[in-house]
Amino acid sequence: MKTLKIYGSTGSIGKSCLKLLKLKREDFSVKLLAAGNNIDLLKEQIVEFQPEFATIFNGEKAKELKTFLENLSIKTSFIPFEESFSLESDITLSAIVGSAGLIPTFKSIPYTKRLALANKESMVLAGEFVNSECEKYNTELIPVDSEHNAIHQSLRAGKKHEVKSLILTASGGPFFGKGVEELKNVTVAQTLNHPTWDMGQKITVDSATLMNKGLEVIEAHFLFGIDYDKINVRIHPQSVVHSMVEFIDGSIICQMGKTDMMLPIQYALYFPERVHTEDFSFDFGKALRLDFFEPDIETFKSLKLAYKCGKGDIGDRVILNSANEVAVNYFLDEKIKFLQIPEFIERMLDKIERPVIRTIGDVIDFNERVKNICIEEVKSGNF
Ligand SMILES: NC(=O)C1=CN([C@@H]2O[C@H](COP(=O)(O)OP(=O)(O)OC[C@H]3O[C@@H](n4cnc5c(N)ncnc54)[C@H](OP(=O)(O)O)[C@@H]3O)[C@@H](O)[C@H]2O)C=CC1
Ligand SMILES: CC(=O)[C@@H](O)[C@H](O)COP(=O)(O)O
Ligand SMILES: [Mn+2]
Repeated sequence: MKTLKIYGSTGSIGKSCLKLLKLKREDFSVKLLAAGNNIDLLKEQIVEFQPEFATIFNGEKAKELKTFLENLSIKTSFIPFEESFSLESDITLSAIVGSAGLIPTFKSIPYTKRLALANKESMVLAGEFVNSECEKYNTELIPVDSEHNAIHQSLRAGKKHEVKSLILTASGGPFFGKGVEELKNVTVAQTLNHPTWDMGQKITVDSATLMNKGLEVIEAHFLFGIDYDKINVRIHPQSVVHSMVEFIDGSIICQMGKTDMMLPIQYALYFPERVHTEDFSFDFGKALRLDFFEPDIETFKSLKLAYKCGKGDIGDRVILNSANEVAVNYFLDEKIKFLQIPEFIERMLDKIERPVIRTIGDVIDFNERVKNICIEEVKSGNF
């Protein structure tokens, strides 16, 4: 039985992971459940999964959780959020959304044998530091993000020096094929209507702007050590092929399957074994088309910006990621429009000076500063 810590247990990925654990209860013992704000759901999860420890980021709710656990006749103990990083485990699932995931991800690395990584923003902000920390502590990094998980699986068919390119597939989101005029007044509800995946709000907006694919290009660069010029994106509206590896002999190996995140989570938890937990068979009964198109990076500028920042310095990546995070929140609050998201990121990339970044602490400090500058920019009415 392996021990598992879950950061972001109350989110879309966290819930899929817990659903998976229920299928084979004997395989994992839950060491930690960690949430952000949703204490009601966390309490339900605690009662059902009886983890050794539980925590919540929100300070007020942490007090409530502590009292709740003291009065509960199960073994779960409260642990302050920051102290939970040094709890030892076989596997840590990093599934907090956004840059808030960086500290728990990074600080858990010395204490876990495997990092199952869904929080792509950690790699965008600090891929080089996450990699060197994993190397230092001999921690295995297995991607959960479906494209990177597909590439991890496909790479088992060859060696790194035999790779010609990586092909990341993108659904295209709800606005695939639309032009600037049609995008000007799209609503939040239309943007959250993802055609193929059911996910949290932030990543769903990122899918619609193609920033999700931009963040994934950077994530792929750091996870697999492949140059940006060899990482391509193809719009694949069916979301059946989850990504591909092109080898130097001309062969292309891909991974296909249902659009259900339980599958890549299962792979990341059980690797290198493959197990049967429930019937995830793909339905070949229906007619199957597989289309692949070039992305329109002039209309969906975020993808173009991400390649540029990926090829730039770490400071560029921090601004890209955090300006996007702030802009997405303002879009969800209907304070800015859809097309203003990439405009805002571009403006912040022009405006904010990059400091010298040498340590993970420098990344964390700069990230906080960028967020504050971005929030001020919107509040000041300049945008
Ligand atoms: N959803 C998906 O299918 C996929 C997601 N990913 C990546 O996985 C990550 C999670 O995405 P998703 O599950 O969709 O996101 P959700 O919005 O559904 O869930 C986010 C989780 O993060 C927690 N959280 C938010 N802020 C904080 C904070 N400051 N401190 C601690 N916890 C916090 C939330 O807690 P609470 O709800 O309690 O406030 C929640 O548990 C993202 O990086 C995303 O890009 C990658 C591939 C697919
Ligand atoms: C499931 C997953 O990994 C998401 O990142 C998904 O790929 C998002 O869909 P898009 O392909 O539309 O960005
Ligand atoms: Mn993905």
